[in-house]
Amino acid sequence: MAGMNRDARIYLAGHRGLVGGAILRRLQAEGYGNLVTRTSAELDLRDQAAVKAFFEQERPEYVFLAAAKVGGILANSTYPAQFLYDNLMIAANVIHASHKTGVRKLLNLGSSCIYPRLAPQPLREESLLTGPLEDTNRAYAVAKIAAIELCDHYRAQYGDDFISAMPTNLYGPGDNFDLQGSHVLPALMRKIVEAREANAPQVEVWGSGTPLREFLYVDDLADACLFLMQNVSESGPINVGTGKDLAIRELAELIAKEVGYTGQLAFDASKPDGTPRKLMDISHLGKLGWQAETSLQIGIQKTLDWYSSNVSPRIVE
Ligand SMILES: NC(=O)C1=CN([C@@H]2O[C@H](COP(=O)(O)OP(=O)(O)OC[C@H]3O[C@@H](n4cnc5c(N)ncnc54)[C@H](OP(=O)(O)O)[C@@H]3O)[C@@H](O)[C@H]2O)C=CC1
Ligand SMILES: C[C@H]1O[C@H](OP(=O)(O)OP(=O)(O)OC[C@H]2O[C@@H](n3cnc4c(=O)[nH]c(N)nc43)[C@H](O)[C@@H]2O)[C@@H](O)[C@@H](O)C1=O
Repeated sequence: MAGMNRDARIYLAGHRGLVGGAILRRLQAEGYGNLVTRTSAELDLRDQAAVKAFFEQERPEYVFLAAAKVGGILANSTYPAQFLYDNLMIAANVIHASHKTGVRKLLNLGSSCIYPRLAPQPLREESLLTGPLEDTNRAYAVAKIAAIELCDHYRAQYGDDFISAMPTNLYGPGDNFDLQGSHVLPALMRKIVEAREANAPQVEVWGSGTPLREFLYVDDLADACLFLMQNVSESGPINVGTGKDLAIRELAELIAKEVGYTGQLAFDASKPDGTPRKLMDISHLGKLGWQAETSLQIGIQKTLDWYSSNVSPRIVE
């Protein structure tokens, strides 16, 4: 693994999040014992001086950048200034401090929303910066594009081995189940479980139900992150997904089936649909040698098991 042996000093930023939690489980399971973590209360990554001091003191050799201001369509469109500022600052501070302290390799996490709203489907890496972005998450996407550019220019100018993975929509154990702030899959899972328990006749689904989305189980993403850290050194975004998508209505029906809920779906047209489709072209990562393993049905079952047995799942507004 490009030098990342079991003793390597690894900083995992965002270890309490959906993605960071999955990477942490995986690193621990594989015997990586020299891990550095901080909560946002211990180290606010928007604070340049604090980030500089942390890197100078801890001297990580490898960095997984999974800390970010993250949310679903409503949070993104309600708090665009925070999504832009926080994510610009986090990325600039962590990437620059990594450069200054000689980090050997950094993996930056972006998102499929970086691609133009009307780019050809499936979305190829080459479509970056070829057209206007989707309005509901433009601020977040601009910050994520800036982070890719930082990695690429630090590679070009300084020779830093900084790479960028672009996952599709994620879900799994450790997700945020807040009904306003979360993404669609955890939100629908919680609403449908609660509707079954209350014998409610219907469940509210935002928008028209027609937008298409692709979902990757977060443990598969963690596997991809380790694969990329171990095997890949190149500039530009690297798509990570399953290559399959489905309509939001179909997703709601699938969750209802797994939950055992037989009520109606009520579509709320006052809520935004967002981008009509964002299916990833995953051929580049496939050629490099990685593919996802967990089907959506199995992933939903695992997430449902976790959610049902977790007394207080994470709720972040
Ligand atoms: N969820 C998804 O569907 C997708 C996520 N991604 C990307 O994956 C990455 C991780 O996302 P995800 O795990 O879902 O997000 P989460 O919201 O689950 O976790 C993000 C983590 O970032 C940390 N964090 C946030 N702000 C700060 C800050 N100012 N200083 C330090 N730490 C901070 C939080 O730490 P703490 O808990 O200590 O407050 C939190 O645990 C992001 O870059 C995101 O763009 C990409 C595609 C889809
Ligand atoms: C990962 C990705 O995630 C976001 O983009 P998004 O895919 O549009 O986000 P979403 O998961 O919130 O919604 C997907 C679809 O689902 C519909 N929908 C139905 N019912 C609920 C519902 O109850 N909650 C939510 N959140 N959505 C619902 C909703 O109306 C939309 O049509 C950005 O943060 C973006 O920046 C980003 O990176």
